[in-house]
Amino acid sequence: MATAMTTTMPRQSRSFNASKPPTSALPALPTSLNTKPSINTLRRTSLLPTNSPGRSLSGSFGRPSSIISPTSPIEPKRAVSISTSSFPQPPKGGNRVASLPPPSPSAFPKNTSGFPSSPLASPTRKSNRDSILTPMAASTKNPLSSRVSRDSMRDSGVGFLNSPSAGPGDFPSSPTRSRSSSAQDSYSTDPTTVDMSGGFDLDAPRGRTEERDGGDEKEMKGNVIVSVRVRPDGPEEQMSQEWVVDGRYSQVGYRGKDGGTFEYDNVFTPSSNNAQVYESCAKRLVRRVMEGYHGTVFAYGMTGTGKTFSMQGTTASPGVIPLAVTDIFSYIRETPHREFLLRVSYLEIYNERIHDLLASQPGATGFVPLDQQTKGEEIKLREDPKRGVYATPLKEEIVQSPTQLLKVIARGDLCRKVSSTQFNSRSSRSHAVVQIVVESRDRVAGQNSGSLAENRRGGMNGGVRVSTLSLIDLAGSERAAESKERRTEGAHINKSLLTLGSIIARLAKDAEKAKDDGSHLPYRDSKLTRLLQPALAGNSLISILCTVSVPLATASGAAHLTNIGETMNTLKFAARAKNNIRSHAKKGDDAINGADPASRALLERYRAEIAELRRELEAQRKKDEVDTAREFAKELAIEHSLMEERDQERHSEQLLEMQLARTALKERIEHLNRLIICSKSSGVNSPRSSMIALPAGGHLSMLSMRSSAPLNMVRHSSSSSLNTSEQDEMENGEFGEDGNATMSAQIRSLQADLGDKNRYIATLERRLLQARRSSQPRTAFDRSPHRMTVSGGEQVVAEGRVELLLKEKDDEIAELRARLDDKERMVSALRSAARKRDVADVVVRRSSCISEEGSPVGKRGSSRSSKGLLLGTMEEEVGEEREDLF
Ligand SMILES: Nc1ncnc2c1ncn2[C@@H]1O[C@H](COP(=O)(O)OP(=O)(O)OP(=O)(O)O)[C@@H](O)[C@H]1O
Repeated sequence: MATAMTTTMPRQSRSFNASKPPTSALPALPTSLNTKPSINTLRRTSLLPTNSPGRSLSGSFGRPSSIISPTSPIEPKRAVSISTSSFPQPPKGGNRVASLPPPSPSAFPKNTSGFPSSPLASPTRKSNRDSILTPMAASTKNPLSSRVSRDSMRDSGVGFLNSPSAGPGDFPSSPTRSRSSSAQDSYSTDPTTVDMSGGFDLDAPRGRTEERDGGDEKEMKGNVIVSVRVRPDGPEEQMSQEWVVDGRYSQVGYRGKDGGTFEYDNVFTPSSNNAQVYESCAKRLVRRVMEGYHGTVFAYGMTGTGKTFSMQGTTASPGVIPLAVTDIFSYIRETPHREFLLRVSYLEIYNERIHDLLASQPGATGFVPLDQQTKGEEIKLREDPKRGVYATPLKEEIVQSPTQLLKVIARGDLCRKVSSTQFNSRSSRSHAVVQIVVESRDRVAGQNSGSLAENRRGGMNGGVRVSTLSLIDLAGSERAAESKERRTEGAHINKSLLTLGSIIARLAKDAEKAKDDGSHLPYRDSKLTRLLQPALAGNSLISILCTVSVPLATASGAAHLTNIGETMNTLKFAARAKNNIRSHAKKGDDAINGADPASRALLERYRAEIAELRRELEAQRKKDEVDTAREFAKELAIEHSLMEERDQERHSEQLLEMQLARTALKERIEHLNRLIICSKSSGVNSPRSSMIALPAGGHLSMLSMRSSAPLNMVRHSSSSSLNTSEQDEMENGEFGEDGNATMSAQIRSLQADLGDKNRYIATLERRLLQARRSSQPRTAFDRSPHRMTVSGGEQVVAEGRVELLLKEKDDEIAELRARLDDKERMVSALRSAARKRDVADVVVRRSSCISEEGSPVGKRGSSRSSKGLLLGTMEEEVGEEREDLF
């Protein structure tokens, strides 16, 4: 199976067609041989009661008697090359364990193993386990050891994989602190690595000094978990009786030719489900990765044996990858004092080329036939002292939720090379590597409530911890292929798997040579081993899941032999891996702030970037505030100046109006004063005051022509209002002998009056012009968008006022012009009157001279009468002209 998650297209079980035997070489066998466990053990095993009512004892094929039959003792024909230390003898003592009833969870004290349990371990499960282990620990060969031997568990008759609590298809919900962490139960397989019950229990305190070295060795082995999963290859009843699969003792045995019995950390029977596999193989490792260790889980096995099924699973039974993803986020939820950044990459090694599955374009329909798949950019492997071996350039996606992470992986799955093989209609033709990089650091440095040691380990200096979880679904080995393409693929696959096998085989030897750095091992012979180098070299916790398929009883001939050979090879590979790989995985050092930017963790870089952006934002905000304040002040100033301008304009208008009014008043006063002068000078109190009198000297007593006031008004004006300038004029001889103003004085006065009027009109015109000029920009300004705050009504009123003012001024100017015309007419009338008077005076003077020469008396009388007559005529004329004027 090879497509994403196999959730959409679950496949049916299918039979092997092993008609063609394997052609390529098998991985090298380990050197030492041993036969373990004894058949007696297997016999005992078969008699053990199951914990699950109704389930078969072996839990494997439903017919335990057919598998491990007490009446048909199994005698392995050949010992398998597993060392004694690795696969210790099963406990002696017959069926003492078989008779043990399932223990009560409360019967024993908790956690007597002496190791701190995982913080996420279920108290219930833990208690259950410990309650079983405690009495058995007392019966172990090494009573000093506080650690619990796997034999104890075995004797207890409790095998996790057969636990009734986890039936097929169970899907554990998101793990929580209170959830079962029974995975650790399954890790215990080897009595020599007695701490295996706490596989990956890296924080356990060391034992006594003399035990330390041995303890380290055990710990390194404990960091490697090897499990075998047997897939159903048909109805369980039809399974070959030559095979023994015992989940509780974690054993797989073959009683046929070249057979043997193998023991691992976990053996999953065909009835085991994916949840159980995850719990035992990967759960704890995933947790350790979250704590800062590198972890690698890979599935190894022949094509069609269930590697992809175990890693990806189905909707009903999610595999290691989705369950790990769920656990990762559960851990994050449960660790509020730390912040995390997850990035995921997904690559495949196909025909010794690395492809970035996240950079590739999957087909729209999901499954993409091999020949239609586009190849992404080839990825190269590089080595860095700090990062180890890594692929580049590789797309990494930052993910924030399980759904997002699973979607990214599913997208990559769609791009995987998948095709039909002899044993698998949708066989993965590539090694697929999902890498989840976990970066974490304390949210607030120095505020962890944990112990000092924990704080130190947890990086309380605020640095970033980086760890990687690699989840690898290897391509299945295929011994025979029909098409050339399949053969090419198969050759590459087999070569890389063989390299992997041979490296693992040589690891033990190298480990014996102290301080061997493993640099001479052929890691570079394949991309797969090169990529796995850091893990195989011991920098990572490792969990290897080997999948095998046990043939049916009816199987025979070449297919049967092929299948047996493949299964045995896988079992041997698993055994070697368990024996040889030493992991000295250490929690990654926290990257200290301020490290080389290029090598800094993304979380650190992001944090730095966020801090930088925050600083920029703050600076920008401050600048914005200052700018806004400045802008506001500017606007205020503009507003203010506009208001001032408007006030000034209004003020100047008011001033103008006042000036005009004052000028008009002054004019009026002057005019009235002149009138008063005239009435006084015409002799208001004289008997002739009731008439317009001509002065005795013949001068016309004139009213001031600067007024249009009615004559009677003038006559009743008070003399007290005479102004000083006119008094001066009188005193300076501007007036005639009869006190009347001389004609020339009146003309001068009128001219002065005229000059005043002209100046006044000029002033008015100038003001009018100014008012027009200032009203235009103001109107434009009022209409500008900037001034939209002024309401339309105000604007109309303002415009109306200006119009009114202008009209008033225009009217005033017109009236003044009319008055000016009147004055001019008056002046010309007075001038003509003055001329006539002069003429009359001359005539009168001449006639009086003549009459004085003839008869002085009679002549004087007649001249007087003619003079009076002439004067009367003249006065009449002047009166007429006056009437014309007024
Ligand atoms: N434990 C199991 N229970 C039920 N079905 C299984 C189990 N293991 C495998 N299968 C089924 O067997 C078929 C082949 O499995 P899968 O594709 O996982 O094999 P594989 O090892 O990945 O093969 P390849 O190496 O060719 O990709 C699938 O249809 C899968 O559903």
